Amino acid sequence: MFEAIKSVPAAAPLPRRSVRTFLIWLVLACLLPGVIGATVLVVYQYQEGRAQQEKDMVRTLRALVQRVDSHLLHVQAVAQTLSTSETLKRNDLARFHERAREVVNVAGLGTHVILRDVAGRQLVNTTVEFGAPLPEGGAEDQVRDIFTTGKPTVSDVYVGPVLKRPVVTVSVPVRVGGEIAYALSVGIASETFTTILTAQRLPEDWVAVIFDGLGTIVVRTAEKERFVGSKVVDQLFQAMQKSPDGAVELTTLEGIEVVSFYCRSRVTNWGIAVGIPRQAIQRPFVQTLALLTVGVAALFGIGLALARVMAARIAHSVQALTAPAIALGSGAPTAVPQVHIKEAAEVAAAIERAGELLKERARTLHAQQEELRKFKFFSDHSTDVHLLVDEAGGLRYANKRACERLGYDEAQLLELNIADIAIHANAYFAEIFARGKQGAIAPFEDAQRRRDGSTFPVEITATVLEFDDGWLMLATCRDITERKLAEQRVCEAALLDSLTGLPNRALVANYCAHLLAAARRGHGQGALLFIDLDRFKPVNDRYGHEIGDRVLQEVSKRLVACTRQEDLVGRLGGDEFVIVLPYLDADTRRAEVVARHVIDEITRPFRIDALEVGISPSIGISYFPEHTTELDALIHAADLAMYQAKQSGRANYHVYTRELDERSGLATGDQTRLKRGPLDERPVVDAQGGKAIAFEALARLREQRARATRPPEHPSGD
Ligand SMILES: Nc1nc2c(ncn2[C@@H]2O[C@H](COP(=O)(O)OP(=O)(O)OP(=O)(O)O)[C@@H](O)[C@H]2O)c(=O)[nH]1
Repeated sequence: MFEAIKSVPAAAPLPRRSVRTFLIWLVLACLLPGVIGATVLVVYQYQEGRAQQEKDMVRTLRALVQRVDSHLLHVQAVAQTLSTSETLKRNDLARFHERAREVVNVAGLGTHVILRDVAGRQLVNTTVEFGAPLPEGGAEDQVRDIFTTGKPTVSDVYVGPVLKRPVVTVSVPVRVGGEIAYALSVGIASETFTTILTAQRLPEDWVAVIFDGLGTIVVRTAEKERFVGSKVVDQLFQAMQKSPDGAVELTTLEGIEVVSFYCRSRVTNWGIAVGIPRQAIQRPFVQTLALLTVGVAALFGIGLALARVMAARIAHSVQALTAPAIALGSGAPTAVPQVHIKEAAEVAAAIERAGELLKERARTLHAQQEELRKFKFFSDHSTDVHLLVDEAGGLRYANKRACERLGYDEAQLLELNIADIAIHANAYFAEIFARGKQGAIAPFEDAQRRRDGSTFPVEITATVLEFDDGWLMLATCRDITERKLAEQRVCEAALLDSLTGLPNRALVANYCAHLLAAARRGHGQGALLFIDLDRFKPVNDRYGHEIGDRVLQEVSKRLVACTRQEDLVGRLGGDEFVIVLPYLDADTRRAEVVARHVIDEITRPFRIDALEVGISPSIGISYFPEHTTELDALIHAADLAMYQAKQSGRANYHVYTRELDERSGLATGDQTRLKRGPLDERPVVDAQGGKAIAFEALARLREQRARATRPPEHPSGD
């Protein structure tokens, strides 16, 4: 109920997304790994396919190269067979011409046979009739190699002057008598190798080519008329120099971008290459990717549609709780709708429960407010000050009486600390607060300061209680000014004579106790004057008790006038007074001077209204520590001396001597001893009025040479 409402700094708003957005993210999150995985798989398969394709192609090309090699070797074998012909040994060139034609035609391996001498001159050419003029020149290098090395050679492709089409020749030496006599060449039409390629039934858009060791194209599946006899693409030729088989990406002579697989013969150094258009290779990959993309798009579409439907359901379920939640805040009961989502249903149940709790809390709050209202009512109508104080001493509540008593309005009071109003709070508050947490605190007293600076005493009853916002001390402060005054009056009554206002016997005894204690230690000496009025009884009898009282009051004033500041004038009771003179170290005669002065003053007539009353005192003097350092004995001694003064005719003083002890005794009679014996009197004070309404006294018979004894705490005598 005393909570301070603290303002909480607003937190930065969180970025908010709709349920649909979250679900779309979810769909993406689910699809993305699949898409990435599928893409990686497709790429991997593509690369694997490429590698496998390369292997297959190289294997196929090796087989083709072997077939080309075997064809060339077969032609070479035929040429070598012809070279051993008897007709050549006999130099029967006509018969050799005939025989060579038969072999070439029968075997179907070549197109023609040419026989050359060491000068490269053609001696036989089966493409023309024997004896007809023969073409001149050509194949000089080949002939030279034959005659130099004696080894078979394969020529580059060339267009023969007779056949007028691209051919290749396989040449072998012809030995006659151990010497190389001729070079025999068997021509092979390039079409012969075409069948090797076409047998593979390669796709039409592929480009296959067979080329010789110098890179000259022997056969080509596409545009052969245009490119047979030309050099292959440089990239292919260079790749073949590095590796006998493999693949290289290049642009064909007609400008098609292909991946070219190649293989080179280690026997003839011829090569075969098959160029597959890059598009053809990438097509399956692109198709798969396209299929994948379509699939992903379809899945994403389905996912989006599902997300939309689910988001709508969730949003509907959540938004259905908005109105009940707002109603919850306003306190108006609202039915919580049925929802499809389990979690939303739980929130709905929580809202319902919160509603019940709020109702319960409202009831409790109402009850607390009612209690608070009653508390404030009673507190404000209390005669006591009620304060609620926190542990730091801050005032948290003050009732109306507090405002009235302390002179502040409520707002001002609540700005103060307990130390601002409780004078000694700094000394005790923390300790009392801590003690209050452990248990009850006994009522204690302090004084409180008003706004105007004035103070008044209070009795504080405090209880420390634990509230929601910490420990608080409920302090009930009762104004005890009246009680304190009464106590003061009682105290004064106990120490001052009510008629004259002079110190009474108790205060005299208290004062003397200090002086006598100092005297016992050898510090200071003094005197006690015991003053008894002479024949005072007749004054009472003649003028009445009231006049007697006023005479006693006037006597008191004159006694005070006869003394100094440090002297003490007291009334022992009745018409008996004492004057205590301390510090007589340097002037012991002063007691008698004072005694004489007192006699002179008291003897002067007293004017009471129209009356003139004459009276005199008798004074006994005793010295301390000279005579005694015991109070009773000191008074007793002065009393004896005073008695002696009376005996001597009154209006006189007498100093105590030891002989007085011996002269006093029971012989004087009990009546006299009782009369003269010191009375231990105590006033009986009205606690309400603070005035003495009676005296109780202890009377003792004074024994011969005996010391007076102290009265008991509660005398029973009158
Ligand atoms: N007016 C008045 N009289 C008192 C008071 N207390 C005691 N007395 C009276 O004072 C008188 C004291 O008389 P005493 O001392 O016994 O006798 P005295 O008449 O003084 O005679 P001596 O002392 O022998 O000279 C008594 O009559 C008491 O009643 C008092 O407070 N007021």
